[in-house]
Amino acid sequence: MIVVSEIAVRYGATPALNGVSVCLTPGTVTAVVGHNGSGKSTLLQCLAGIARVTSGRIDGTDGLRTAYVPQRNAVSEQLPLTVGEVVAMGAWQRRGLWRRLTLGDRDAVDAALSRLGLADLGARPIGALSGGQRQRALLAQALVQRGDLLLLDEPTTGLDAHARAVIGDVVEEEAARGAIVVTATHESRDADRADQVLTLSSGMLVPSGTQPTSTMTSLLPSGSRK
Ligand SMILES: Nc1ncnc2c1ncn2[C@@H]1O[C@H](COP(=O)(O)OP(=O)(O)OP(=O)(O)O)[C@@H](O)[C@H]1O
Repeated sequence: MIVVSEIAVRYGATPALNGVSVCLTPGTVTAVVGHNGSGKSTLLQCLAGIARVTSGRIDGTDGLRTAYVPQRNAVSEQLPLTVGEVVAMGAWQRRGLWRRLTLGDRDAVDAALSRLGLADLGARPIGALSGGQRQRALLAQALVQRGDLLLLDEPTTGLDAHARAVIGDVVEEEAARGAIVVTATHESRDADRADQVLTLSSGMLVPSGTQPTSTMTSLLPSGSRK
């Protein structure tokens, strides 16, 4: 279990998170919701170890394999790689950069492409995909990582209903195999499918039906998939 205790993050004078505490349990999906600038991406980046916590602590992430999918617009369209190559990069963390992919890795890449409806697009340059297809390719890459912690920043934004449903299913399947899944979202439908919903406002957690607070909220999920 990951335990986030009273973390705060500041970017210079800008507070991005303030006094956020939460427990994240293996086998569950946590949705992080909130307006633009409320701190969702920052929370995911703290969990990924990319953003530095100014105060507070995060316990339970040591030794976890983390797969992080940033927001779509954070990804370069200029990468000179095919979709299959981008998805195969998910195996690097386990395999190392210079080791050849095993047959098992290739199977995992093919399986991830099919799960995300990209089986026919593996040979296409990543820059030649639509935004929604590219987003699914990055999720496929994360699946190949078989992370213990899967962090998805707005994975369904701008996608059509079918793609959203596919991603919702994949997210639940990843939790069902025991991963901790955290997804930042503006989509209430995604939040409805989560075991736990964290609402952020100006960097603070909002317990449902009350004002923003910096105290510990409800932190165990209402339902576990395990
Ligand atoms: N690298 C940065 N440098 C300075 N300020 C930043 C940086 N990243 C985020 N911030 C600020 O921190 C706050 C939280 O931003 P964050 O990106 O975490 O919000 P968000 O909820 O993910 O927003 P969105 O829904 O627009 O993606 C905002 O005030 C933002 O301007």
